[in-house]
Amino acid sequence: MTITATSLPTSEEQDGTVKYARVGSLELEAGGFLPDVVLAYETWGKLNADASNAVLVEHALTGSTHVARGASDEEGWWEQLVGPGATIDTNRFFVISINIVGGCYGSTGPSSQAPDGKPWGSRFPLVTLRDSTVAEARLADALGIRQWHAVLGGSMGGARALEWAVTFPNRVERCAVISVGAYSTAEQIAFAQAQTLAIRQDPNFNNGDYYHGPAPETGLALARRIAHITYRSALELDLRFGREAQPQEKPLTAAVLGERGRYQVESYLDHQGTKLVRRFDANSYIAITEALMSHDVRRGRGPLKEALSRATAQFFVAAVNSDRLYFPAQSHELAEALPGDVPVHIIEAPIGHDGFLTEIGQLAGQLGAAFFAEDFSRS
Ligand SMILES: CC(=O)SCCNC(=O)CCNC(=O)[C@H](O)C(C)(C)COP(=O)(O)OP(=O)(O)OC[C@H]1O[C@@H](n2cnc3c(N)ncnc32)[C@H](O)[C@@H]1OP(=O)(O)O
Ligand SMILES: N[C@@H](CCO)C(=O)O
Repeated sequence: MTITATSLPTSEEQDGTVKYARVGSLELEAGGFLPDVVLAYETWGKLNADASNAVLVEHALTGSTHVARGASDEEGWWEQLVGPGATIDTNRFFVISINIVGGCYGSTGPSSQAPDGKPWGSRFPLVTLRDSTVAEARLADALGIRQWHAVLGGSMGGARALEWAVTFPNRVERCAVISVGAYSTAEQIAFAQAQTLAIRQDPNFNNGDYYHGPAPETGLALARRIAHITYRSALELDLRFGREAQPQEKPLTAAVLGERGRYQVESYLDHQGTKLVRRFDANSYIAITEALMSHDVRRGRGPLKEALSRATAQFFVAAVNSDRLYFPAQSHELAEALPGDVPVHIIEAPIGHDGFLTEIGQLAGQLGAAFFAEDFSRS
């Protein structure tokens, strides 16, 4: 199989810009295959001569490859960790972030063209996180990266990182699994199902073949609302919004129920829904959500300890203390089952699950000391 990266990074002038690689056809865990898979990725810094300074940062559910600024000044989603002089110092490390297969930030997904020239739409297959890892390994091959100095991510990004460490033990020296457990629990699958159903029940969904008509925006926005509630803690919502009415709206005085004004928290969730609709494809939302439902590092590998015993990486496990989606207890379960003595680092923040994005600076010191200290520099 020939693997081609259409614009292999050659200079730091391309930092933080999207590049594309064709990684061939992907045989899928759930059956069938996805032909001619394209991966979109961004890089920062320079790969050193022996390719020993490469770091893979995996994005979360609706994240993109844009981890940090680069040629464009657009803010990245983990700037607190990645950049010149930051914890993952791009003057020393070559950082790459890859859009997951099924996504809508450049990699092959349901809105991409199938071989017949039409969008995949309803025909897009189930691509598990493990399948995506296999595709990403091909991109690593094409870039000349045999082993990652580190692979890390939060939430679904953490699940992707863990899958890398277990699927390709010899290719991952260090692995940080943040705000996610070893598998999706029944409750996480349950929340996910409500979200995918919200999209599927939108009259515009058309079984996923909506690209020539109106998109199922109402369903996608509802899915985001459901998800966003799980990303924030009850305390955060209370402290921020309490029972306040949205300015100029009166939740308690409508003559007709349909005309009721909104509480602030309702308006906030409406806004979160609208914001996602502007930047995300509904089919991709389903594809990636179902990939995350598939997350189970044990599948086909025996009980948890046995499954994890394949991994040879040094691990860094972290959780947000107020996370009510990926409970810290799941991070403890993972850490206890990993080989060696792995502590769980705690982000102390009332925000909930999204703390892995907004409060990651709290962990910069521990993560830096564990994985990215000066003596690791090999230019
Ligand atoms: C284009 C791309 O590439 S995007 C890819 C990057 N995104 C990702 O990687 C996904 C991960 N990121 C996220 O999920 C989010 O950005 C987070 C978690 C980091 C932060 O979430 P935010 O939505 O920015 O934070 P927050 O909860 O404070 O919400 C702020 C927004 O709510 C709005 N808001 C606050 N109160 C209200 C209210 N009562 N009514 C309506 N809107 C409200 C604010 O005006 C603000 O709007 P804005 O984002 O349009 O400026
Ligand atoms: N807010 C994050 C949370 C997912 O874990 C996202 O949208 O990707």
